[in-house]
Amino acid sequence: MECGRQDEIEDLQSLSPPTLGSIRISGSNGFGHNIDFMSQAYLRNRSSEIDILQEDQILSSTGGHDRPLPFADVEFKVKVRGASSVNPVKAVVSKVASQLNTEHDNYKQILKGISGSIGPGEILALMGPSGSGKTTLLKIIGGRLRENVRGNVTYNDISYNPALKRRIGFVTQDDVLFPQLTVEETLVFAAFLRLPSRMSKNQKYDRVELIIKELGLQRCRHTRIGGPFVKGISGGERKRTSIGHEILVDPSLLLLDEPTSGLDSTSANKLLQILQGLAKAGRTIISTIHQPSSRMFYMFDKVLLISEGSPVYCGKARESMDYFASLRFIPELAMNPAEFLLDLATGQVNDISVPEELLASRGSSEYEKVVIRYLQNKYKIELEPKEKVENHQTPKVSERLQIAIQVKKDWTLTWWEQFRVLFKRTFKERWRDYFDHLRLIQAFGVAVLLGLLWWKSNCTNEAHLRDQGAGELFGAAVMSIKRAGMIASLILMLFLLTGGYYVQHIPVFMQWLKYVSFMYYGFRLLVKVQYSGDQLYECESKGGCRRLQSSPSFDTVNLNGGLKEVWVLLAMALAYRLCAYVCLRRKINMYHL
Ligand SMILES: Nc1ncnc2c1ncn2[C@@H]1O[C@H](COP(=O)(O)OP(=O)(O)OP(=O)(O)O)[C@@H](O)[C@H]1O
Repeated sequence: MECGRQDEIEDLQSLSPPTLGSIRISGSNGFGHNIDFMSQAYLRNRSSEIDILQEDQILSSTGGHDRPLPFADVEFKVKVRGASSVNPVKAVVSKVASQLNTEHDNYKQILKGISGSIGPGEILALMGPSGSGKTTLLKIIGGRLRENVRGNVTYNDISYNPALKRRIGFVTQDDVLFPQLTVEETLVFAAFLRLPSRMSKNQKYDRVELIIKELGLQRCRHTRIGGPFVKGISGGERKRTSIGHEILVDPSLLLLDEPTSGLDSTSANKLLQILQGLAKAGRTIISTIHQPSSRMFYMFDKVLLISEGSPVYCGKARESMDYFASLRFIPELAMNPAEFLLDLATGQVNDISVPEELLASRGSSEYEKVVIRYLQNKYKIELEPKEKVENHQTPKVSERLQIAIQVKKDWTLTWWEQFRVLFKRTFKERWRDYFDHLRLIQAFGVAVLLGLLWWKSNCTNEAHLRDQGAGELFGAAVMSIKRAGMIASLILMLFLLTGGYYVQHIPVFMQWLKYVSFMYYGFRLLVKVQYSGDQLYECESKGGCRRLQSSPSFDTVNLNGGLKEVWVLLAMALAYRLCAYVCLRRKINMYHL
């Protein structure tokens, strides 16, 4: 793939002339977003955009307009292990009870009935203190969390199903990008993987170009993403690249988990402006956010404030202060509205005047809890009924549109095409990683060390022969570092023990292990490379020289040949990767990813 070639990308731009006044935006969304409400300026901005999926035509013919995305009474609980009792008898009883799956099972309620809605073209901010359940709600809305979830989330009157997956973009808190690829390469590879095969190569490059411009990534397009050990783009640019990765396929619903965390206020502000632009194109955007500045706070259309898993406010951001003022919660100092809302959600109302009903419990240890309960109850009385009525009043979506949205599209690329793109991407990434100068120095160091261990290896007597395995052992130890983790280290230990160095005569019931152990074959190959069966040793002894093959050290290894081991190791490299692939596929099917 010719990624990273700026000149080619720029040339390609001229191939798709702007279509001023185009009505639909790249229309891949299944929520059928229209752009009637888009400003002419924005239209001009996106004039070179390409229609991604023909399904839009079906959607437009149904007169499909986007509907608000309502979620009602969302609850989520997780099973928790009961606190271990000091009384051992009680502990055993509770353990047995939980194993029998009786009502003794403990559940922790994370979300306790959250309702709300968000319309196309709007940005909803999920706010609340740490641990209040923002990310959990975001995952539920994005269909990423479905077990132990109650309540309804509907997308154009349809519950979540895997067909909707491609219409939802999810930008996670920790960006999942390849450190060795540049910004442009990241987007180009994503475009080639995720955009439909009927789009030409040029159109895909064109789309990447558009995203780069839209997200202001021109300056860093040729810079590597970077990571802990690789210098790369800034935090804001990284976030924008992640967003670009998601909006390549033009999802109607874009979910972001803490997109501004770790950014300075200017970068955070810029990011929000970009999100506003994306929303104006008809997308629905939901984002969790910790503590936005006042300016950023008012850039959100709606706010859902969560405290201990329950909502305390849901409505327009601009009306939030008035709502709390109507409850007689008024800041005594000039305060950032976001800070004010977070203080309320944590029950810390030191600089806030409170309603008279709460004055009596002021100073008590339970005061914060009392404030939170009060706000939660007020929400139930004042806001929840209105929210539910609004949700019910949303006009129903036509049946044709519902069917069009639910049609599960096949993968846009064939298996082979996907393999080719992934292979190129991995090759590029690995190549740069392995040829990084630090890596080269490390590999050179290890090679020298191993070489020294085996250098001028002496095989004049039996005792010397036993020592030669140290080099192999060292290599094995280095290999296992990356494969850290409990199961991995257990398996490696078994492979090491059955590999032939420590134990030559393995018990019969464990003997099969050596046939799946790459260490077993690796060790044999190294021994064969180092020694020859016809080599002589102990020539000074009474009986005269003996062939190395006759040594008890090599009674389980035939020192001649070695091709078999090479083939087996190659087959293993392939088979283990194949197994990993099968496992991943099973996981994807299991979790309907
Ligand atoms: N699978 C789980 N098992 C146990 N507890 C969980 C699980 N998922 C979430 N929680 C708990 O639910 C609560 C809410 O978590 P969540 O990540 O949604 O919070 P948050 O509001 O996004 O926090 P932050 O702002 O710190 O990211 C936390 O107390 C968390 O420990």
